[in-house]
Formats: sequence, structure tokens, C-alpha cells
Amino acid sequence: RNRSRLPRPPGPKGYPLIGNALDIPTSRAWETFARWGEQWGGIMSVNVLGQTWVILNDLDIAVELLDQTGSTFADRPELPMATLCGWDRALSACRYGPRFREYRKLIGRVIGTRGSMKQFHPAEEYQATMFLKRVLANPDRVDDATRKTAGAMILHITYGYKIQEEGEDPLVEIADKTMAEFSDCTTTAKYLVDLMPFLKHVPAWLPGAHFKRLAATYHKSSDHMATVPLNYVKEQMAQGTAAPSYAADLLKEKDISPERLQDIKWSALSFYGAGADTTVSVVQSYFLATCLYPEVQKKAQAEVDSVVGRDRLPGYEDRESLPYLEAVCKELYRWLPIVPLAVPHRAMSDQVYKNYFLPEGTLVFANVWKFLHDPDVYSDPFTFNPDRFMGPNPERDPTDFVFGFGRRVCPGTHLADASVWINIAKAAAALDVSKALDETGKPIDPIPATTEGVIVRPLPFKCHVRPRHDRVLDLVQEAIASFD
Ligand code: HEM
Repeated sequence: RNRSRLPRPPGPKGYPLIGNALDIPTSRAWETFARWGEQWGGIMSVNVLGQTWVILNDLDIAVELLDQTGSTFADRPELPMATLCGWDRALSACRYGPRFREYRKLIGRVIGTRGSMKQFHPAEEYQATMFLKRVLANPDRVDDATRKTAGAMILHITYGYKIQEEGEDPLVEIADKTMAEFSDCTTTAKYLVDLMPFLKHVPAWLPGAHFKRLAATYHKSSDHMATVPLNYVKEQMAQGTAAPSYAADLLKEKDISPERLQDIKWSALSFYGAGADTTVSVVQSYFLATCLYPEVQKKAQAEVDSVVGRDRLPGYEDRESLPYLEAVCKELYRWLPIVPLAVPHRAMSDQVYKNYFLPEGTLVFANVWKFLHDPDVYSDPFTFNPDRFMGPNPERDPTDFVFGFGRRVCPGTHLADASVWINIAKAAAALDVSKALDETGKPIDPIPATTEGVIVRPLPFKCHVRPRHDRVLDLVQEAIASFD
């Protein structure tokens, strides 16, 4: 009782009952939160319909509160509609507990280190080369090629599945539909049941219980999306033709219990939602950055030429010899952060931090966008400048925290790192990117801004892409042929 008399972290005054609900911005919340931070400090709070939201605008506090407190802040918010749709079985929405720990153990075992990712390098190399092929076949649709490649890469690594190039791939179709449903059922306050969780108990036939009927449909889709690719892996394994993959690796175990099978199935499904949408954003940011900062592209290309030459495309074996390219990747993570507020963590129990009371259920938002644009840490933070990570005194490495915090830190960090690097390396070697021209021949300046949401991507922009030299198309064809 004494603890609960302590104040909450400071923040703007709210209204009775609804608290600060009307103050929460519906767009670019991270910028508003950063401004609030200037007034209220590195740790502040607001009250949203009775729930405490803590906003962290100071990286050191985020590390102390989320990285160094074990499971205390490792829960996720309750999502009644998503739970009705079966999405609590996916890792990102899964509450902290035995199932969560099991998923993390399984994922950690297969893709938990840079070393363990090596078994997937051939798949990554193949998909990054296919990316070039897709871009070169349709240089006006870089966004389509990046999206297709990110999905293809995740399906390849998770299930050893190679998507079909012509027309719509049946698995990608299922995945895209299911992910759209996931986005729908996790949209904040779209469904009344999220504001009044007791509604989840009303029978589906009741007038007004449309959300229950919709949830039943979505539940079937999520089951389908989890089951279809896993069955594909099982069939491939039975025929002895399974490619290395996350699921195949785990299905090799003997005497798999039904519970373990569920864990494999749902941990695998978690890859698509969290993995396909994220890497695509970083790769799109590369095309945006190279349009706006041609000198960066030139420098990266000069480095690749000096190390790799023009008779082959770069591969992982070149990575250590390409420090500027490494800096470009770090700057991509920093410049347009793709998960600007990370994903909220929920306090498992009442806590006291720096003499502030944080009740059980508090949601903690780490303002990663602010950490990455802090002028005290990053000079001229809105400029794309990979050189900030070069030399004897580099600025802070964003990959230390863009993947989140504590027990919830992104389990796909090494997969993301491998995917982003190989795509950027091959793009730098093979493509010249420049601003698109309008009808009068004037270059169009793309705007370095992002969409809204938990995971964001650059706003659509046009760019001009062409092969860097006349051997590029042959190199791409030869590389693809070598995978067959
Ligand atoms: C550039 C790429 C990526 C970035 C920046 C990124 C970032 C993040 C962040 C910030 C979180 C939330 C961490 C937290 O709550 O503290 C997260 C969670 C997650 N990420 Fe990633 N991610 C990326 C790629 C991937 C990939 C390729 C996968 C595929 C396996 C993946 C799988 C996940 C999963 C399953 C979660 C939920 C973890 C949990 O709730 O315990 N991510 N990611």
C-alpha cells in the first residue's frame, strides 16, 4: 500500500476517467512522445483509460528498466480480439509464460547466433540474387521486388519453401491475407472487445457480436497459415527432399509430442509476420537513401569494386572486408527506424523505479526513434551519413537497441542482419539508383518519411534503377544457375 502512494512518473494532466486518452497522437506518436520528453524527462507517464503508459525517452533508462530486470517487464499487453483470432499463439503477441519461453528456446537454438545463421547463407544468397533479377526485370517496381524478396526469404528460411516466380504464389497469397487479418484484429481500439474485454464471453449469435463471428473466420485463417507450410516441410522430409530450414531442423527430433509440434508450428509462423515486414523496410530505405545521397552509393560501390571486383557479386565471405557497407547498414537502421516505438512491454507486477510507482499492467514504450535522433548522441541526426560509424570514434551502434530490449528482444536479429546485409551488398554491387525524373525531365526529390504503425516503411517513392555495368545481367544469371 505504501508503494502505491508513490507518484507515477511525471506527465501531462489528464481528464477524469479517460485520463490522457485524447492526448495520444494518432500519427507519428514517437515525435510527440519525444517532445513530451523535453518537458517531462527521460521517463514520463500518461494515463490512458485507467492504464499507465510509461514512455522512455532516455536510452540508459530503457536499458536499465527493460534489459536489466529479468522477466519483470517481459509481458505483452492483453489483446482480446487478437486472442479470439488465435494470434496469442504467435510469439509477438504471446503473454510471458512457459509457452513464450519454449518458443524463444526453439528459435534461439536454430537462428540464435551469427554462427547458426551460416547454414542459411545459401538461401540468403539465392534470394538476394533473385532480388536483383526481380528489380532488373521491372526497375520501376522496386517496392514490389523488395516486398516479394522479403517474404520469399522468410519462407525459404522458415520452411525451405521457394516461392514461384510467375503469377501469385499460393503460400504468399495465404500469408498476405492472414497478415492483413492480423493487422486488422490488432488495430488499436477498432473492436469494442479490446476496450471491454468481458465482451469476449458473449455468444457469437447475439446481434452486435459480429466481432465474434469475424474472429472465428480469422481463427481458421491463422490455423491454415500455420498448418499448410508445416505440412509442406513434413512432406519434403518424408520424400528426403527437404531444404535446410527452421522447421525442418526442429522436426528432425525424435518422438515429437503434440505440444512440441504446436510450439514448432507457431514459433515458425511468428517469423513471417515479424520478419517479412521488417527487412523489406530497411531495404527500401536503402533505395531512398541512395536517391537522396548519391555520394554514399558511390563510396559503397567503390569499396565493393576494390574488394570484390566486377567479375562476381559480393557474398558473406567479403563481409569483413567491407566496413563502409557495414556502416551503411547501421545508418539504414538509424536513419528511418522501422519499429520506432519498439513493441510495448507490460509490467508483470507492481514495481518501483527511481521512486516512481509502476503498477502491474503498466505498458512501457521505448522511444527508439528518439534514441536514434538524439543530437547529443548522433551529430546532425536527420542526415544519412554512414561515416558516423567509421574511424576510431564511431557513434553509438544502433543495432545495440533497434531490435528491442530484455527478454523480448527480437529473436530474429541475426536473421535480419544477414538478410539486410546481403541484399544491400548485392544491390550496391549491381545497381545504380538515382532519382526518377518527372515529365519535364526534372529529378523528383523523394521525401524521407515513413508510414504509420508499429512497423513502418518509407512512404512510396519513385526511383530510377539500372544495371551498374554491362556484365551485371550475366553475373545474376550465372549466380542463379549455380544454385540449381
Ligand atoms: C530489420 C529487421 C528487424 C528489426 C529492426 C526488428 C525489430 C524488432 C523489435 C524492436 C521487436 C520488439 C522487441 C521488444 O519488444 O523489445 C521485435 C520482435 C520480434 N521480432 Fe524482430 N526485427 C527485425 C527482423 C526480424 C526478423 C527477420 C524476424 C524473423 C524471425 C523477427 C522476429 C521477431 C519476433 C518473433 C518478435 C517478437 C518477439 C517477442 O515478442 O518475444 N524480426 N523485432
